Amino acid sequence: METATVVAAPIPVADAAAKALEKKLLDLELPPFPAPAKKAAAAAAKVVAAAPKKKLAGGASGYVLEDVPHLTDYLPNLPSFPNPLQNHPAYSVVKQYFVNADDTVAKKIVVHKGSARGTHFRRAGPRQRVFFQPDEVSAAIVTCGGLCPGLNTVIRELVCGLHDMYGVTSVVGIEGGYRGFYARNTVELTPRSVNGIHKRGGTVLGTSRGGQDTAKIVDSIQDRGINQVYIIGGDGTQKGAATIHAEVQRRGLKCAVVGVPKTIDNDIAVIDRSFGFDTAVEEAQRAINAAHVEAESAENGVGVVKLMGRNSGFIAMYATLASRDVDLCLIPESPFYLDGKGGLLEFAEKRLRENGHMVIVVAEGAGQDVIARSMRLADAHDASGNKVLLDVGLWLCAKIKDHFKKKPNFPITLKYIDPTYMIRAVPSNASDNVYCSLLAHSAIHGAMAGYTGFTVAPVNGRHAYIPFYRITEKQNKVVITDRMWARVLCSTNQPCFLSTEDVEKAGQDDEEPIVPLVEGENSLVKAPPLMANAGDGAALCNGAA
Ligand SMILES: Nc1ncnc2c1ncn2[C@@H]1O[C@H](COP(=O)(O)OP(=O)(O)O)[C@@H](O)[C@H]1O
Ligand SMILES: O=P(O)(O)OC[C@H]1O[C@](O)(COP(=O)(O)O)[C@@H](O)[C@@H]1O
Ligand SMILES: [Mg+2]
Repeated sequence: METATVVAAPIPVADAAAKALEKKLLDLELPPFPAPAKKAAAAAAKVVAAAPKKKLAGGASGYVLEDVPHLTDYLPNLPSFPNPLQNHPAYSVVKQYFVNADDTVAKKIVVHKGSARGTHFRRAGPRQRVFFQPDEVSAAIVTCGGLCPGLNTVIRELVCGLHDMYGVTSVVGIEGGYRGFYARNTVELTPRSVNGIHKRGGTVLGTSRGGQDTAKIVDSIQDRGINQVYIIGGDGTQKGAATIHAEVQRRGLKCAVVGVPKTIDNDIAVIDRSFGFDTAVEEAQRAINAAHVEAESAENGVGVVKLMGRNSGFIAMYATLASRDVDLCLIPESPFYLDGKGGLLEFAEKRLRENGHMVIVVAEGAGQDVIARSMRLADAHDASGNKVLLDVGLWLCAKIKDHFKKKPNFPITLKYIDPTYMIRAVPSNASDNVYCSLLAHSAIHGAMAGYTGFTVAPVNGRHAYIPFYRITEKQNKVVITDRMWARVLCSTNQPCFLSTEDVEKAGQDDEEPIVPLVEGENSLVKAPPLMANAGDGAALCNGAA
């Protein structure tokens, strides 16, 4: 197995942050870096029955590798073989096709002269030695959770990549999500059977929520002799994959468990963006365009578009920025209110008086607290445990109509467009297709090289193997105290609705330390308020790009 090593940085870093990190590593009693083989083997012998531990290794200048498990962690005597890719005519001409054993990818790309080198992940890609022979591999693919453009492209490329790059011919599909492992027969997948599926939306394997029974799933994996499992799904799915991996390891099975992150909401932490997101934003433009045309053509026309985004408003945010026709963008991360000074209804009236029309984009998870309060409804949950959302689109339309009904001299025409399922049921666009294909290849290389218990994804533009716990510990959300949200507020010129307390609360989740800016030079605090009516938090919303 590869041992990660650190190339010592030529930076004489000894600042507080680096020291703190180094102390943290010492406190954790990590193995020296690189870990000596005999210590690793001894540790591996013990791990068989235990739950997988975090694999952290430290290096110079505050460097930390958050490594992923490897089959040899608990099966130390596994044989390895030369990677068959070295004889592949397509790849043999590439100068350095195999990734360097020591390559890692930095989690944080913006650094300062004295900052610690920080967290790194193992770089994805083909290794010189593999731990599976082609005719030994029995792979399974499953898709779980909601639909997302690109699912079929990933399935296709997993099948074709295994076949074309490594000569693997035994690949099955698990139908209908996690429960398909124990409730359904498998379906054989061949390059011929998956040919052309990338041009279709949805997933040819079917998907579901709920039904994650780890013991039954691993029984099925064991009974069927599956030794590579590719699990495509969102945050819930990756949590399920982590428990499957833990059980596989506990039973000492030679089976690589690989997560491929799927989320139309882009709510998976650490990774750059998820596949299908680009397609969804593009598709959302069509709905926003329609809303704009309708609104512009009527007297005091209001177009309301509801977009997906359960807890994270990325689709709404990017669709708004891309469109430039949007007057108001509402996302789950940013609370809003309807009535009174600085409220949504006052803003709508003002915008209609100025422009004669307006477009509102609302993410489905926005304003859930306000709606629940006004309707006094109890929480409901779906089969996976996700909160069932109240329909913010219909609610908002009703509130706007009610408000203007009370103003007989101010008639409005409101059109509501709900393209939620349309934006996720379409096939992936060209850029997502390329993304999905490369992602599938990285997943295959990792499994063939014996890595397991990881999610594969781009981090700062490079594919990396990320341990499950990193992906599942928190959701990716729009940081409303960050520049990107400020850009939206600046482009729509909408009120930010936030009180000082809201901003402080939002800032608590920030990963980046706030560096005070020089007042008078680049300070934004002194800038004039963005909106005359923006209430309490107005001055805090001036962080334009
Ligand atoms: N905390 C969890 N632990 C184990 N399995 C989970 C967990 N949360 C969700 N799952 C399972 O993962 C699958 C998909 O989850 P879901 O939340 O519906 O979609 P997504 O993975 O896209 O977020 C379901 O089968 C669900 O039972
Ligand atoms: O109707 P369904 O299938 O529950 O899907 C709705 C949900 O699916 C999503 O697209 C995201 O689902 P996932 O977590 O499965 O990726 C949300 O935006 C939305 O709330
Ligand atoms: Mg989810």
